[in-house]
Amino acid sequence: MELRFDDVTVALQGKTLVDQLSLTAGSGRVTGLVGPNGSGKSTALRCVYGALKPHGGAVWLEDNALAELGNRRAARAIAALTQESSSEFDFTVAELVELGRFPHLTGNQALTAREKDLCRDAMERLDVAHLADRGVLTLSGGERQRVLIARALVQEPAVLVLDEPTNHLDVRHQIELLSLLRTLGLTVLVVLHDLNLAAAVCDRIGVLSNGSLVRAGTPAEVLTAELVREVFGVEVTVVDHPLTGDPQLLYALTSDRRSSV
Ligand SMILES: Nc1ncnc2c1ncn2[C@@H]1O[C@H](COP(=O)(O)OP(=O)(O)OP(=O)(O)O)[C@@H](O)[C@H]1O
Repeated sequence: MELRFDDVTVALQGKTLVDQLSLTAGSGRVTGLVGPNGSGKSTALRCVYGALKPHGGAVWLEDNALAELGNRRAARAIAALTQESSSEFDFTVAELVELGRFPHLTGNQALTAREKDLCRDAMERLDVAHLADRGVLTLSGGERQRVLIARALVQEPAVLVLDEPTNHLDVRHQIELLSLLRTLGLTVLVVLHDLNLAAAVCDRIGVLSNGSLVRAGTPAEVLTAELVREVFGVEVTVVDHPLTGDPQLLYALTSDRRSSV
């Protein structure tokens, strides 16, 4: 399913946080949202998973404006891993993952055998099956993050939005997670700070600055030295990855100790 921001504006306390954003996350594609701190990335995502209503414009899921879809249909179609996603209750990992089925259940309906298999598969894919009986409050940050992604997958959404999903993950789990995102066949909208990971995983990238979209396109079209200088204020050298051809950014520290000794 295609997800589309159509002229979306969010203003809070007299400040425009997202300004006339128009951006499409193609069906079955991975679309990245990058930009400096405070540029409006999380605010834009909040309009997708229903935590915020745009003050202007609309978010569309195919031909349906999200605002008119109804909470239940939206909750079935869209799964979110957000900066607020967590659990204050000490569910076990297996219980928390099973909660991903909640939008599909009516009343106290028990999970079917298929749904239990789905939960087991998701835990295995995210490398948390061995933690099934652990309390989620006892997990490390990276383990908890992977459990929350498993919970999002068992929801069987059409659209998956993720805000900084690689936070807390070691490099192996970062690569595994982003590789997984590419195989799901879902419409994925992901906020990433690491521009090299964004270049590797995204089909298209939108760049936000001060709430406005400054460029959208393929990683090669977007991640140029000029854009990174203009938007992030950082000098980079852009090279092609020798194996994949993806653009990769090489950074140098502004004061390199080694050159001054
Ligand atoms: N409820 C709110 N009321 C007022 N200002 C807010 C509110 N929520 C966010 N902001 C401000 O809106 C701006 C955009 O915030 P947002 O969290 O969307 O940025 P971001 O690009 O996701 O940043 P980061 O990379 O730091 O996570 C920031 O200046 C933030 O302080």
